[in-house]
Amino acid sequence: MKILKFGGTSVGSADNIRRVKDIIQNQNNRVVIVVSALGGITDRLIKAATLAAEGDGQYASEVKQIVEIHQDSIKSLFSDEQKQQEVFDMVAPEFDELNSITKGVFLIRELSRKSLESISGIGERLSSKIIASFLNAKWFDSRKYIKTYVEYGRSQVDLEATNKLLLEVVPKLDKISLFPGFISSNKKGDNTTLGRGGSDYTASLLAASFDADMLEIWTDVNGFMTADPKVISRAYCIEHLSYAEAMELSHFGAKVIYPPTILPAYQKKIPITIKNTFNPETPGTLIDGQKETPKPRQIKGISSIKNVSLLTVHGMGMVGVSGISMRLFASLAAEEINVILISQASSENSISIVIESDQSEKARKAIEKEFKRELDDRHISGIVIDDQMAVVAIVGENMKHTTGMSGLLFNSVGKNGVNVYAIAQGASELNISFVIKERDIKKALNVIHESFFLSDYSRLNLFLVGKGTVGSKLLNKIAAQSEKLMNENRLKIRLIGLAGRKGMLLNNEGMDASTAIENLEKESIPGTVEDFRDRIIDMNLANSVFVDCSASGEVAAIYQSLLDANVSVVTANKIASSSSYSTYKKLKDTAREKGIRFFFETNVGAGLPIIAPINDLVRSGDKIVRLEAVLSGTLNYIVNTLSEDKPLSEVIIEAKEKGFSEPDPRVDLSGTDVVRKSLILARESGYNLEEADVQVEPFVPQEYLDLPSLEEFMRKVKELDAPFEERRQKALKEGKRLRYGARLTSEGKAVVGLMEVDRTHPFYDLEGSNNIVLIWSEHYFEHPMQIKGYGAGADVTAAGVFADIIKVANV
Ligand SMILES: NC(=O)C1=CN([C@@H]2O[C@H](COP(=O)(O)OP(=O)(O)OC[C@H]3O[C@@H](n4cnc5c(N)ncnc54)[C@H](O)[C@@H]3O)[C@@H](O)[C@H]2O)C=CC1
Ligand SMILES: N[C@@H](CC=O)C(=O)O
Repeated sequence: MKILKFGGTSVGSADNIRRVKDIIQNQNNRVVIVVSALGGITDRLIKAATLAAEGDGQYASEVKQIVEIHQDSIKSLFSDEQKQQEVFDMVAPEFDELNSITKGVFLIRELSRKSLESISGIGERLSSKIIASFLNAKWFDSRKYIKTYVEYGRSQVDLEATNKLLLEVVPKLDKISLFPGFISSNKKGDNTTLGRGGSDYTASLLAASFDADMLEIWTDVNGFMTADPKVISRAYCIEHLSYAEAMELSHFGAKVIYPPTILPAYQKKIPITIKNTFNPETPGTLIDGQKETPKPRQIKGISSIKNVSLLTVHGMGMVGVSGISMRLFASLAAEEINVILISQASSENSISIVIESDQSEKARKAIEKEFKRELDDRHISGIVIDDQMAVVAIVGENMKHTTGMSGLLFNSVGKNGVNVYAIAQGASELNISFVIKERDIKKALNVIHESFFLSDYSRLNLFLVGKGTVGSKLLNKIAAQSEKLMNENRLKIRLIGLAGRKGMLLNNEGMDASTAIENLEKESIPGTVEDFRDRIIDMNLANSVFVDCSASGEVAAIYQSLLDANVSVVTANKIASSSSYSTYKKLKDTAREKGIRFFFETNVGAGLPIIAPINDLVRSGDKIVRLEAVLSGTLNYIVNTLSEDKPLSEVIIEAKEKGFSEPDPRVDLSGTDVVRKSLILARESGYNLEEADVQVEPFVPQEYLDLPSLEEFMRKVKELDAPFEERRQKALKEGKRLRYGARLTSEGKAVVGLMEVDRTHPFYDLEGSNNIVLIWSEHYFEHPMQIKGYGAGADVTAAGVFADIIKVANV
């Protein structure tokens, strides 16, 4: 025999009830059906009762609508008029009772527990009669068999009496029998109910007493999901759970099954299957006591509860005093306050509990009353309530004796800046629960889900500033490479935000990188770069990466607050890392302490790997003693391209057009760009260098750089065409070439300027816009390590930025 329970949505309309009929007709064995009220009816009944008690005449129209909903269902399900009338007559007593009790409540303006239980159970009485007629099932009144008593203000099932009465029903069961869920009665025969969701419990009680082979809970989801699918779009259905796992998951917010349902089925070893009425072919979730082969994942699901408060009682006077916990929990129980989680440090200095938020003030008062003396004597120093909190729990029987579970859990949430306020883990190791701020719930669920279930791919959420030469190329690369990265590296890169000077575009679900610039121009939200930062922090997405492809100091100024908020930073912009040493150090330290990334490989040599090898040398214990380099793609291009026919003023424009120079080429021509790069190289090599430690000779004389505008500079710079050609010719005659070089010495000083090198020098053959870096260290002392190649250009730089982004994901 099978017990099938159909919830409110499954019987929410005539069409849905027809689906139920199809499901029943496909059953081979005897079935016992349990139904909830038609979808939404119980809430409406409670609303009608409450309005009546408040003396609001609207209750009558609520009742009228409830009656009409059922009348419409009857009309829609039964085409035969005579049959229709028969069913109307059958439910008439329920309609009469509903009218008379609500009227009584309205007249005396009082809603007793007894009246409320009677009214709220009418929905199941109505639905069960209608559906039993439609299915030609034998109808049983659950109130006769399921008996309750009151304990701690709640109805409890009298299991012994219920089982005895239900056993007497067994011989009377038909091929198809039907019971209303949720309703019961007490010893005196008064109507009672089993609590919201109680229809599942009815079904489980029947399954246990009838010794059913299977209990099927038919609902509107495919089964237990690995996490709330409204939060985690990639959550998937769990095929198998043990009874204990199902109990834990349903307790912690997965509203698939009413938690008390599991116990009767578990005690009789009756398997439970969760099935979807709207997708009956899917296997659903099987809950039973069988061992799984092959060995399942350690974690089966993640669940969460919102709208809770964390209440902490603390004080030195609690240490070593017995009976404190007993008094605390007794005072809460007396006020019918349900404690969701308990955490106490072994120092006994504080006890933290989680309760529903709407009970927090009641809890405070109860505790203040119970511990008045201790509070007056300052043995208890305070009761602190943190509102807007959430509890997240990971559940799985195979966590037992598996090391590293909490490590992985707290590492993944911690790296994403989610603060954990309290932790609870039972010795059964079935569940690790922890308390966080409610606003962090989405982020926490995402990172945990990714860490435990979907390690088959990682996800990065990108926020890009700058859509110029480098930024636009980067977007092209993201668009072109996304599919490959997903297939080959299991990395999904989602562009969530793009900002330009005038505004920003944001999309929580990610946007198409190939059309993002176009869309930004069409539909940007106005805002500054600080507004963009605030939106990023507010969105609070896991694995967020801020990418800076601007050349702006304003943008560099927001890195610290982003890193503080656990957002990794990847930047082509050199301003932050070449500003004061303390700024640079703080940014690096923050990233390290928070376990996130601050990458800026393209700051020196564009796409060339220079910073990473230097980091490797330093980390492996080597000491860098000297650096010599050509670090400007623009200036190297200029000195290599200058000729009789190509004067300086023309080549400057060419370098800009080719994407080598800074947005303002004077940053290159002044030597500033090389100074910035030298500072970064020196700092990464272990030297605490400030800008004042760099001696710089600008590429063009200072008086030209001091001109008030770029236009004026470009006009005047023509005056330098002849002197530069002269200098080039002179060097050529001596068998030399011009190079703009940088040198760092072991004394921690740097020199940047124009030099002439002969053919024996490693800089001599440096072509086009190439860069070269020579590194002398304790290990590379005779022959320096040499890194050489394209040192500027949009493509190589965008590729370098992209490589840094991928490195953030650690794939
Ligand atoms: N071109 C190259 O070879 C290399 C460039 N870089 C760096 O890449 C960065 C970008 O260079 P390009 O793409 O050539 O510059 P670009 O001028 O073409 O693009 C910069 C973009 O940033 C935007 N922007 C500037 N200030 C902004 C602000 N406050 N808020 C929002 N957006 C802002 C601009 O509107 C522009 O779209 C620079 O920092 C440069 O030093 C680094 C290595 C090599
Ligand atoms: N303007 C820079 C570009 C890279 O940082 C250069 O010319 O090298």
